[in-house]
Formats: sequence, structure tokens, C-alpha cells
Amino acid sequence: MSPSEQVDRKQLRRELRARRRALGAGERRLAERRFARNLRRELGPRRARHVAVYHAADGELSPLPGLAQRRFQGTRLYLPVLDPVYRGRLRFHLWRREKRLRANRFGIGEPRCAERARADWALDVLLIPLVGFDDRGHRLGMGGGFYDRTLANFARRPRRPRLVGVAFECQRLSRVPEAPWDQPLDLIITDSRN
Ligand SMILES: Nc1nc2c(c(=O)[nH]1)N(C=O)[C@@H](CNc1ccc(C(=O)N[C@@H](CCC(=O)O)C(=O)O)cc1)CN2
Ligand SMILES: Nc1ncnc2c1ncn2[C@@H]1O[C@H](COP(=O)(O)OP(=O)(O)OP(=O)(O)O)[C@@H](O)[C@H]1O
Repeated sequence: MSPSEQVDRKQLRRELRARRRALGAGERRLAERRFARNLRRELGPRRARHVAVYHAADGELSPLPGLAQRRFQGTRLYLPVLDPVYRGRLRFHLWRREKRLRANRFGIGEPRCAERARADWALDVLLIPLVGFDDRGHRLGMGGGFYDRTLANFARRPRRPRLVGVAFECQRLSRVPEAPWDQPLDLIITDSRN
């Protein structure tokens, strides 16, 4: 990746984050409904017992209405937690809805570390919040490299979750300038209307 592409990434990230934050409440509700339908359709009938989600922040599309559907009734949900030991890495802890979350250093809610964790490779589906994406499955995230490091691990594993990016259609780009460490996603699910 050339230095100018690095600048592009930063600039793109800023613009796309502003774009998703600018969506109004009505647009968001509609987008979440469409996402719910697309999620059901795209995941197909295969059972997903252990699904990592995220606690929507910074204008992100909330995946929760999608996961409240009947199809996900026995599904356990996990949230990313900034690893207190391995800096820059994520752990996935069980999200029990009756328990209060705790804000991490970015102000995003996390389960307490006492909640059960599941090894990332043993999840069935990993929902990844995207800042930008393109048709080839390349993604732009918040820039901390947290998901990058998680994804890099899967290359050496026989078992891994389905890697599913989540974004609004307005975050689609013709091409994400790719970084050498980028791992393409299996699937990107948006609020597309059909
Ligand atoms: N909902 C949600 N949870 C998530 C992520 C995410 O993208 N969405 N993450 C995905 O990685 C991890 C957190 N990563 C983050 C990386 C950067 C910033 C951020 O706001 N950066 C500031 C400057 C940060 C600072 O140094 O204080 C910024 O860009 O303005 C936030 C979260 C784990 N949890
Ligand atoms: N496998 C890895 N191991 C160590 N560091 C990594 C790895 N992958 C990426 N990084 C570092 O993480 C930083 C952020 O990467 P990048 O710009 O690709 O973020 P991003 O596309 O926004 O993704 P993310 O959602 O993971 O933050 C980079 O500076 C990079 O050096």
C-alpha cells in the first residue's frame, strides 16, 4: 500500500463515518428491518448457535433487530472485548442481555470479563461492523486493526466462523484500497432493498 493510499484510507474512513452518523432515526429503523430480512436470507437454513455481534456505536447499523428473529432463538450472542493482555486483539464474551455492559476506552459497551468467552475460531458466525466495503469483500474498519488481527488468525485454522461484514448501502465503495494484510470476508450483508 503506497503512502498516498494510506492517506486515502484515513480520509475515506472519516467521510464514511460521517455518512453513517448522519442517518436519521427513521432511515435507521428501515435499514435495520431490511438488514434483518437480508440476514435471514443470506445465512440460509444452517444453524448458527454461537454468533459474535457488536454493540452499535458511531452510527453503526444495529444488528440486534435482525438477531431477535425466531430463527435465532437458541443462539448465543457474543460481544468483542478489547483484550486486556494481548494489546490490539479482541476476545469474544457471552452477552447476557440482563447484565450491564461496561464502556471500554472507546466508550463502546462490553461484557465484563467474568462472562464466558468463546474462542474466535469456534464461533459459527462473526458479524463485523464495517466503515466501508467493496464488491470483492474488501473492508475498511475503524483503523485499530482489531478485526484484522482476529481475521489473520483464521488463516491457520481448519475451523473458522463465517465472516460476515455488516454495513449500510451508503458505505459501499467501488474499490477499497487494500492493505497487504487484508483478509476478504465471506459475505457482506447490508440494508439493500432487494
Ligand atoms: N461497535 C463496535 N465495537 C467494536 C469495534 C467497532 O468497530 N464497532 N471495533 C473495531 O475495531 C473494536 C473497537 N475499535 C475501535 C477503534 C477505533 C475507535 C475510535 O474511535 N478511534 C478514534 C481515535 C481513538 C483514540 O485513540 O482515542 C477515532 O478514530 O476518532 C473506536 C473503536 C471493538 N469493538
Ligand atoms: N495481522 C496483523 N497483525 C498486526 N497488526 C496488524 C495486522 N493487521 C493489521 N494490523 C495493523 O492494524 C492497523 C490498522 O489496519 P487497517 O488500516 O487495515 O484497519 P481497518 O481496515 O480499519 O481494519 P480494523 O477494522 O481491523 O481496524 C494497521 O496499522 C496495521 O499495521
